[in-house]
Amino acid sequence: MNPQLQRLYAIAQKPERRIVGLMSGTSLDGLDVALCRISGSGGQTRVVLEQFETVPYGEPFKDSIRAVFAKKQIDFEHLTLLNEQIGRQHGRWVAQCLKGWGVDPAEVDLVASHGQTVYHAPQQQHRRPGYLNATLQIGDGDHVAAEAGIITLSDFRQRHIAHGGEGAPLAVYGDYFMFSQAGEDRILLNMGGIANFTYLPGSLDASVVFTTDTGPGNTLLDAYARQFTDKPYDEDGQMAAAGEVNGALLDALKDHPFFVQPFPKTTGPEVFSREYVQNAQQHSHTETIAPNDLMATLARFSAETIAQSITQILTQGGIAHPHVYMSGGGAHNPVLTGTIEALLPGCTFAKTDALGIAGDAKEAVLFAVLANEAIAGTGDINFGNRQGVPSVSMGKISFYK
Ligand SMILES: Nc1ncnc2c1ncn2[C@@H]1O[C@H](COP(=O)(O)OP(=O)(O)OP(=O)(O)O)[C@@H](O)[C@H]1O
Ligand SMILES: CC(=O)N[C@H]1[C@@H]2OC[C@@H](O2)[C@@H](O)[C@@H]1O[C@H](C)C(=O)O
Repeated sequence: MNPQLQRLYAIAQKPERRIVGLMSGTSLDGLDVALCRISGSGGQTRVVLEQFETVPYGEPFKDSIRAVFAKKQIDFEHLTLLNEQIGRQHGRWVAQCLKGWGVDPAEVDLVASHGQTVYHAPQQQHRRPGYLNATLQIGDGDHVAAEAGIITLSDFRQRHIAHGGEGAPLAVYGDYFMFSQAGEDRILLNMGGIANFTYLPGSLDASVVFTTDTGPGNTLLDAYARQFTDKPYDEDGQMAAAGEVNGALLDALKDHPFFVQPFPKTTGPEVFSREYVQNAQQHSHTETIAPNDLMATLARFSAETIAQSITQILTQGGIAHPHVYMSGGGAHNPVLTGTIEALLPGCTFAKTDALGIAGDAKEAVLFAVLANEAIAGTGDINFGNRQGVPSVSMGKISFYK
């Protein structure tokens, strides 16, 4: 038998595994690296976050990814080169983080690598006859495994699509295993470039667990912060707080079929781009809006569309007073969080940090949990086969030699 297959077999039988989860999201701010100690599987999954670090992307690396990111037309050679380069770079950063934490790679069982989404194309979005849901993450797992010297699971979204999902949000799987609490209805709200949430019923009934993207989180705010300032984002929402919301522009921004599509649904910066905002400005005759007012309106747009999606689910399910736990970079923006709290007066609010997982690390931890499930799970996760939440494990295996 291949010794690495033998090793994998042994890893699957261990009472607990050390798994490094990696996430590089739509914000392109950096690679989130989470060293997790995970025992059990499924509903018995227990996670201890041992170490966490975000390795920031330098501007040239960001620009290089932006050249192919969420674009219909690209330089195909560049995409091909990036697939190898991102994988290798992510693998090197894993090795570097482990060294910094004083952890021998031989003591780590698995790496769980999301890769970099370069294009997300659910059918509802591309609407091309004859094509189904599709999504593309690059940074091939073989390069991560070779650089880190650790067996790597990657490319988690394809099996989700193969079984009827849109390839996202995958958060529901980790959220259900890690954060379900008997007797407490919970909403796990993540605000990255794109925002999404998971509803976890206090009944623990997996068949009513629910997840969806809601639209933009920070992606538009970041795009205009970069245009107006020399910073990558509107720190603590300072610009937005200094501006006035423009009602006409807000209405134009909210006028898109995505917001009336049934749940669950997913989207990305392919739709919510600077061009999207420019079109809304043209329709609302607000092309000359002041920068702070534009930022205030974009923040309100994210907050309202998040709150409206949550309200819709609460109303449909007769859920009165859920606890909302926030995560992702948007949880650091008081304009976003303050507006959402004001729009959802029946909810109580906290960060996922209160549940033992730092909000900035949550998505990287998710991929560690998905890898754990793929290797050690019993395969009996049952989300009631709801459309968009297939009951499958995910991730492909790369040996390191
Ligand atoms: N102090 C802060 N004030 C305002 N915004 C902040 C702050 N800190 C982080 N952010 C926002 O959070 C973003 C990064 O969030 P995060 O890392 O969760 O996104 P991501 O994982 O790349 O996206 P996604 O979840 O859509 O894939 C930054 O680009 C910025 O917009
Ligand atoms: C295709 C893709 O990369 N989608 C991301 C993105 O970032 C947030 C939101 O859009 C979410 O649907 C997803 O990531 C998280 C980790 C998820 O799958 O749950």
